[in-house]
Amino acid sequence: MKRCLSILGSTGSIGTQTLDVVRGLNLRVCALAANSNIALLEDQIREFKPELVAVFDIDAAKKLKIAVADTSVRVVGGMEGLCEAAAFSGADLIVNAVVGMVGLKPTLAAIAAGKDVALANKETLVAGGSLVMKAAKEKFVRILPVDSEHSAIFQCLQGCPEKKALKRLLLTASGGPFFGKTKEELRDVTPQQALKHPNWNMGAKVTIDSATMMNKGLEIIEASWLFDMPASKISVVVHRESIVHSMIEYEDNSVIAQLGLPDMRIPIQYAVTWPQRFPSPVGQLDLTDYGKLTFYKPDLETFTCLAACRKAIERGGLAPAVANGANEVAVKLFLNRRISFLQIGELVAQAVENQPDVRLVSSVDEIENADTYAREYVLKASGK
Ligand SMILES: NC(=O)C1=CN([C@@H]2O[C@H](COP(=O)(O)OP(=O)(O)OC[C@H]3O[C@@H](n4cnc5c(N)ncnc54)[C@H](OP(=O)(O)O)[C@@H]3O)[C@@H](O)[C@H]2O)C=CC1
Ligand SMILES: CC(=O)[C@@H](O)[C@H](O)COP(=O)(O)O
Ligand SMILES: [Mn+2]
Repeated sequence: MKRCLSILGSTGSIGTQTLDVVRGLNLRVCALAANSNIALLEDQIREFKPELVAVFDIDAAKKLKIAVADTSVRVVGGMEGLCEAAAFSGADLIVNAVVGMVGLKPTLAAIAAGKDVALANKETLVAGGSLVMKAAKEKFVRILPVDSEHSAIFQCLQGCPEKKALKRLLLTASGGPFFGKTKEELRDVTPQQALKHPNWNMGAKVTIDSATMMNKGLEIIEASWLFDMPASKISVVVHRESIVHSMIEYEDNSVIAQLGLPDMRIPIQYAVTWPQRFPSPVGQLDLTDYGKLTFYKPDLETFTCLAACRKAIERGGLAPAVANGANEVAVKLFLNRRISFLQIGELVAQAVENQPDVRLVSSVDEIENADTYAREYVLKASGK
């Protein structure tokens, strides 16, 4: 019997590429979920015939129910519906590709149901890493990384017999569209300019995160939870071509890297089929097409989000949830042209600096409260 997937965020960049992988491997889809794009969900229902579809937006869920009344699919709505799709009994694997920390509760629901999770939704680990990793351990559930850097490290680690021989993780960063620019040059950049990623075609939020390098800050925190490494042992190296997806360094200074074309269908497929590998639709990497690969130190003075995320993980507790919540709302404000590009980093840093100091995280409510604090802080501090 072919494996059956439940795909949360099926209408997005990762979600649609996951469905491409499903087509290629001839897998089954038993549940889908999205926020409100019911036109695309309807197409997906007709093609993949899932048993359950969750739509976060309740009104959109009602409309979809009517539109697909001629099929046997069951349509559910809201966070409850999302969690039902995440815990769907017929699913062998849950792919969490929603954007934002709204993915936390569904991730915990999947784990509680004993389902392995292929995780693209990095905000889940940033905001709730301690709860997620603890729950996964207790339930013997695997969190399989989809994020390209984390998949690269996961792939490099397949041959690592001894964790204690591991010295450092090296996350590569493209540097985004504004690599080499000064703060002065970034003062008036527009969302349109920030949305032009040099190598990857992704959703708007993660693309802006790449431009501010908040993405790399979030990924340090994500890697720290996934691989149980302190942030002090996770370095960032700017690699403009996005061919080396990340590296690990051993005690003897030997470095292992994973390379490939910048196409998310490789890490998605690996998470879905691990520990097996199959042919993929992604082209072969020919290094002679590139000639040279370049590596630089990140500019921490200009891209202030990186330092803010390091500070947040050093503080621990709820600080990463605050950094994430502040960033989520700041990115929305920037995309709506209500704050400037540089304000994103300033507001994230201020929210982390001014947060109430909570060191231990024991519940989802605490994380949600920290998230709410961060969102309100940003709205107030930016006068919106
Ligand atoms: N795109 C990429 O290449 C990469 C993405 N990631 C991470 O993967 C995640 C998804 O990114 P990406 O695919 O680019 O994002 P997109 O914006 O392209 O897609 C987001 C998806 O999440 C759904 N969604 C949003 N809010 C909700 C909600 N409240 N309830 C249910 N579904 C919701 C959207 O539904 P709708 O369409 O209805 O709004 C859509 O399906 C992010 O965490 C990102 O950081 C990581 C590495 C690479
Ligand atoms: C494809 C992927 O994993 C993204 O997270 C990507 O890494 C973004 O590029 P940056 O390296 O510019 O943040
Ligand atoms: Mn990434």
